[in-house]
Amino acid sequence: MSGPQATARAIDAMRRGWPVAIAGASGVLTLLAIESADPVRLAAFDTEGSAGVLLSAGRAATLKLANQREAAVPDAPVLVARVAWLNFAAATALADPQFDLATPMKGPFRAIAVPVADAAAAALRLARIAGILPAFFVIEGGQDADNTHALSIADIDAHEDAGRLAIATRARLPIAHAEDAEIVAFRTPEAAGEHVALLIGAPDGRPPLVRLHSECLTGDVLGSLKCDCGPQLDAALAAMVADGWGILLYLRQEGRGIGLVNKLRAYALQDQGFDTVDANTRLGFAVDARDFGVAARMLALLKQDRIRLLTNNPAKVAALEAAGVEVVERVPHALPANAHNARYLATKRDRTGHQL
Ligand SMILES: Nc1nc2c(ncn2[C@@H]2O[C@H](COP(=O)(O)OP(=O)(O)OP(=O)(O)O)[C@@H](O)[C@H]2O)c(=O)[nH]1
Ligand SMILES: [Zn+2]
Repeated sequence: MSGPQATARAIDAMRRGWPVAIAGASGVLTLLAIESADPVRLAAFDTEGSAGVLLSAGRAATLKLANQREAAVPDAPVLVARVAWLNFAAATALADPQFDLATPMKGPFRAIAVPVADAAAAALRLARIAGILPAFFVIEGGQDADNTHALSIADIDAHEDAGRLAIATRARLPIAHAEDAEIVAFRTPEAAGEHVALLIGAPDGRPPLVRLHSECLTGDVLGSLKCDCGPQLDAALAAMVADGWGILLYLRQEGRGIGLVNKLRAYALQDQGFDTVDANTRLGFAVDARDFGVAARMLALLKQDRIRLLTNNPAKVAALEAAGVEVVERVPHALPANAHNARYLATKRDRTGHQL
C-alpha cells in the first residue's frame, strides 16, 4: 500500500493509538502518538525503554528545550532523550500544555539531534492533519525488517495535494440572504473535509466579490463571541447580495487548520491568559496552519481567475496571488468588537499583520 491510502491509514492509526512508521531520506522513524497512547501501549511499543519524545519547535521552545540543541534549526522538530523519569505521565506533560502552569516540569530533560529530520517533520504534519497533539514517542528504525509498511513523505504530500479536488455536485440553495443562491460541493478522494462554495447573484462580467471563510463550529453554529467568524460570515453574504455577484468559499479548515479539538485546547490556554498566537505555539502548531491553495483550486474549478477579496488578512491575498488568482481589490471586512473578542482582534492586528 502506498500513496494517499497509506496516509489515510496512518492518520487513523495515530488517532487510535497504534504505531506508525515514516521513511525519510536517511532512515525510518517509528512513532506512537502520545495523546492516544497509554502506559500499556507504550510498554508494548518501546520494550527497551529507549524511545525519545518528539516535539515541535514551538512546544520545545515553550519548555525551554529548543535552545539546548547545537546549531539549532528554527522550526525543526526537537527530540527529548529518554531518561528514567520520562514515563508516560511525564511525556503527557511534555505533550499537553494545559497543565504547564499547574504542574511544574520534572526533569531535567535533554534535547538531542533528531535522527531522521524529514520523517520527524512529516510526523508533526500528520498529527495536525489527524487533529491530535503534535508529540510522539519515537524509535529509530522500522518495526518490520524490510520497512515495507513505512509511509513515505511523498505519500503525505499526495494526501494534502489539492490538485485532485473536483466538483462533486451542485444544487440550488435558497438561503435567508439570497433565495436564488447555488451551492457547489467539492471533494478530493483523500481528505475527509468537503469544501463548499455558495454562489450569490449572477456573473456580470466583473470579478466576483469573494470571501474565504474558514470553518469555525463555535462561531458559525453556536454564536461564539470569542471570535468574529459568525458576524463575518453573515456580513459577507450580505455584501455579496448588495453587490450582485459573489462567491463564498466555506473551507473545512477549523481552527486555522489545527482542527476543532486543538482549537478548543487553544481556547483553554486563552482562559489561562495566553493570546491566540501564543496558545497555538504552546500547543506546538504554526500560528496559521491553513493552506489557501485549496481555495485557489476551487476558484479555478469555478472558472474565476480574477476576484475582489473580502478580508483583512494580507496572507490570504498573497496565497491566492501565489496560486495564480489575481486579487484586483482587497475589500476590508472588519466588524465591531465585543467584550469577548476585543483582545483576539487586537492580537490579529498587532501580531499577525491583519489590516484592521
Ligand atoms: N487556532 C485557533 N483558531 C481560531 C481561533 N479563533 C478563531 N479561529 C479560527 O480562525 C478561522 C477564522 O479565521 P478567518 O475568519 O479566516 O480570519 P482571518 O484569517 O483572521 O482573516 P479575515 O477574517 O479574512 O481578515 C476559523 O477557522 C476559526 O475556527 C483561535 O483562537 N485559535
Ligand atoms: Zn471563529
